[in-house]
Amino acid sequence: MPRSSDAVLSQVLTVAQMRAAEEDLIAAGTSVDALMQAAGRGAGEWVRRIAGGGSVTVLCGPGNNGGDGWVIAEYLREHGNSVQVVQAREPATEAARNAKALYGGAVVSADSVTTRDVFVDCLFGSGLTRALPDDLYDMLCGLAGRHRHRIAIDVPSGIDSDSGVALNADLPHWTLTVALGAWKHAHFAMPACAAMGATRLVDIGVTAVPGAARVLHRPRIPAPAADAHKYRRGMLGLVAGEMPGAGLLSATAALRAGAGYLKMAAKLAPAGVPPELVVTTDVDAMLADARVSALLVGPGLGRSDEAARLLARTLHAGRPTVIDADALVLLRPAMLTGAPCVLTPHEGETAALERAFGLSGQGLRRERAGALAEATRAVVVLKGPDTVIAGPGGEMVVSPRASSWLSVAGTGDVLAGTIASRLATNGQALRAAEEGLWLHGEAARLCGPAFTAGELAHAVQAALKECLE
Ligand SMILES: NC(=O)C1=CN([C@@H]2O[C@H](COP(=O)(O)OP(=O)(O)OC[C@H]3O[C@@H](n4cnc5c(N)ncnc54)[C@H](O)[C@@H]3O)[C@@H](O)[C@H]2O)[C@@H](O)CC1
Ligand SMILES: [K+]
Repeated sequence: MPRSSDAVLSQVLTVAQMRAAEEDLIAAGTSVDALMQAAGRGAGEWVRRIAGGGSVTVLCGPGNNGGDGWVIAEYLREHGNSVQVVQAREPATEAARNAKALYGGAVVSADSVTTRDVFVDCLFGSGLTRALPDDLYDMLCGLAGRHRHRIAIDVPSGIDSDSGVALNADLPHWTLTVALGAWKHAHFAMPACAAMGATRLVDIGVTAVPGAARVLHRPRIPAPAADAHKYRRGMLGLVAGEMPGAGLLSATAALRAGAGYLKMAAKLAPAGVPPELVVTTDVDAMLADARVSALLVGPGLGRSDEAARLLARTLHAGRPTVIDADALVLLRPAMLTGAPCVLTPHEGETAALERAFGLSGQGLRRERAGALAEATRAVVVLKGPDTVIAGPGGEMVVSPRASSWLSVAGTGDVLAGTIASRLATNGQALRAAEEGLWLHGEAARLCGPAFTAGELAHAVQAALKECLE
């Protein structure tokens, strides 16, 4: 893989993977000191952009994160900023000691620091394994509170890098978090990601790590071919249940996410069906229609025995299918045929699926999504403020934080419709899940505050426009 490709810079690493990647670079001839210089100077440039000509305080801890801090401080000093270092602990690594020796500026006590412009947290990074002791916690929070802007280097102190769990209560909120070398899971996991402010990545030459997770990015979606035909563009069949109105939101989004033809099978046609949506009462005919390239089942399905039978019939058709909402609660292992499927559970539906598929439900969200994907052989989109996508082959995609205004009724129906539309178009479950999730997040961003699910569904079209090749 070419080193500079987007794929390398979008990988998300565990602490163990990051250490292995650094060891590869060192084995290839780079020194730890050179990596620290590259990381610290790259981060220093971000600090300079925030600080302008302003004053900066850098808090340095004992490990290599502290070492980065000494490099950042020297970089700022060289560039004319008023900079001072608070040394929380003596450097305990050789690289950190070397970085400190190269710093020619002021070192002050935490108590002496008055209000300044920018605080830089280099107390601990990815090496933190336990809660901050009281003296360091007080120092971190006290200093953070006395600065106008707060920048965390690599991982904010007090955060577990692999999980995003806060090891101390009431940690500071950051203006900016600068990841070094590669993204870490904490940058995308709650609660840590909510307090990180903007996030930026400094490239230090890390290469591709096999099996690494990656960040969801804007997909490239082709416009229909010159000779496109409505069926070949993707025909989506929506299986409506006891409350067919819920499926209308999915349909509204699906009509704007690229599929060429939408048909809804419902016992009773709901009110307010847009003229573009074809409604049939003959679900078996729709399921047997060879032109249907994907199905969506779940929104408004209900949880009755009849709904369970309808779900089983739908899955028996063996088409690529998005399974959402009530269908996730009714799903049983015997219903799956091996056709490409996308499951879109939130937390409660995930717990129901774990029970149905004999899983423990233990572990981090991404681990639970991975276990569910393996057990179902489906792509799992585990929804929440930190949505993750897991594929049956061990693929893992984490999503940057989306608008918190998405926490409104009906947005799940919109997501399912968007993914289903992409599945009808490209037939690939993982790709459809990624494209649909990105379009959904971008549609929310475009809507701004306090939108309705219907407005979100309409905005999917504007999001799609940004993806066209
Ligand atoms: N290794 C490398 O090649 C590079 C490392 N980099 C930096 O190095 C960081 C990781 O360095 P380290 O592994 O030294 O980790 P940290 O700098 O996070 O510090 C870990 C050290 O603190 C101790 N420690 C952990 N939790 C503690 C606690 N609660 N109270 C007191 N002491 C505690 C550990 O025993 C360890 O000695 C990254 O976050 C990044 O900032 C970058 O400079 C890029 C290059
Ligand atoms: K830090």
